[in-house]
Amino acid sequence: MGIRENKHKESSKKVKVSSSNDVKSLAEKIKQKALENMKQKALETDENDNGDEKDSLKENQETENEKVDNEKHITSFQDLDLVPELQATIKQLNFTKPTEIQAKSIPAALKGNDIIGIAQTGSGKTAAFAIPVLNQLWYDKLHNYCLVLVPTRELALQIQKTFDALGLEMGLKTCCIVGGMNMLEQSRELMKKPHVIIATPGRLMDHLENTKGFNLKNLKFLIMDEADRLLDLEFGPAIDKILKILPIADDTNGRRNFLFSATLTEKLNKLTKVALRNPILIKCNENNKTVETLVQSLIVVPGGLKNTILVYLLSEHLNKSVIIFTRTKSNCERLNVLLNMLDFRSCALHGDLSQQQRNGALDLFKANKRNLLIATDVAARGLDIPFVDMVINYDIPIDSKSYIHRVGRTARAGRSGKSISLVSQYDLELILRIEQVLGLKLQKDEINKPLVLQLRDNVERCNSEVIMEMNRKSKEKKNNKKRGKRVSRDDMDKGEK
Ligand SMILES: Nc1ncnc2c1ncn2[C@@H]1O[C@H](COP(=O)(O)OP(=O)(O)OP(=O)(O)O)[C@@H](O)[C@H]1O
Repeated sequence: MGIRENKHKESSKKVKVSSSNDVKSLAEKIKQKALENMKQKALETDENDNGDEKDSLKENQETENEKVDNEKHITSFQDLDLVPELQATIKQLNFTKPTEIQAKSIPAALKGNDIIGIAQTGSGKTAAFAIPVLNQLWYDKLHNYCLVLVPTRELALQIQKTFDALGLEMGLKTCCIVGGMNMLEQSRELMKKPHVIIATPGRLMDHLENTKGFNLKNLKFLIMDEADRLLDLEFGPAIDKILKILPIADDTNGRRNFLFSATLTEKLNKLTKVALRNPILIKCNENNKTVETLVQSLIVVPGGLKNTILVYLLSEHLNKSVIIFTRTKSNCERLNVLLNMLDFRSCALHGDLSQQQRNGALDLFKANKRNLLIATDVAARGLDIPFVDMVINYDIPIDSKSYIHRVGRTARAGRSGKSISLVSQYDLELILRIEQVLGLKLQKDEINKPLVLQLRDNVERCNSEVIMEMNRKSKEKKNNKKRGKRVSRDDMDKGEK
């Protein structure tokens, strides 16, 4: 019996709970305590990533960036020494000119350098790492040649599509190795000797340990997209095991490494485990900054009006394509049921759904069969859905990085976009922190109070019905669990509450 259970026993002895009101207030206290702990952790993370650590890569950045900047500035993909098959697919994708991160990082990568790339959300980082890999693959023609590690399943599937599109004229074989999908089918795909493997760490580890004949001895490129997220604690054990198995990155023709993100820390202590070789740090904007085409605002939400204000906002932006982020899976599920009850076209995306349900929700949203996607942070990073008009933070994220990635789902590739954050009395400290990291003040939107008050009774009545229905379902689920339903390591998405 662990210490945690004894502590639990002590606390239940101390607090004598006599009435249902006491239960409610105790539950509220526990929730607030958990939120405070998460905020504290987020503040430490922010401080650590934005502190001035002496051994950061800054020195390297000035020299290398100067070197990169002094290069003849690439203004067209024709300026790059790429094989014709790649030039052809770049043209088919209507990539008329390289984005800034591509113009700076591709020449450096073609020269054989390791790359640390920091650029805003929606700025083309995927093609920035895929193009140099595919160009070199054309000459090397090896299987299990490139491994792309990403933190979420949906991002892995999306990056596979980008590689497939760019590699169309090269006979490229890719394989996506993520949790929640059939292990046996994936083993069969791996036996077909793909050139590029896109994977989430947990499931990749499962295959490295259990799939006969699968290894990464040939690996020439390791890519970590959303690298700062992959280097977070939750992924630590799997990432460490994978890095130990990979061929070492030595100065001969060893493994090359590309790390990309919009919020990448430059702290050596986090990056050294990747064994980068004199990486070139390419920063296309100050770290942790959002794009200029994004209009960001907040609404201060009086107690008990958050659901109503959300409904009011969605009514004001009817038929707009909107992603609504929640902090927890239960809020995600509850809002989805509530909004459908109020005749909105929404779907939910979170880690408790099967991978099939998650892919289905994303497909419905991408096909605009649902114009509202309600999601936890499993959808915060990397997802590239070109026409998202607006992002709403129903719950404020507990750290500024999550905020940057969430609002980065709109205003992509130079398009404009809008984000609105619903700020309750508990969130003021978080919002101040986010404004400090962004270096800007979020404008405050006013609401039509009489209209909101008109909506409130109906919204809250529906919400109570939804909560009762969800409580019934969760009791059912608990009974299922008692009958032995096991959740495996890769069934859970990291960082979801
Ligand atoms: N050179 C280009 N010209 C036009 N569009 C491009 C170019 N490069 C990429 N794109 C498009 O820009 C969009 C965003 O690209 P991508 O998803 O790679 O951005 P990102 O920087 O990885 O974003 P995030 O930080 O959110 O992961 C995609 O739709 C992609 O097809």
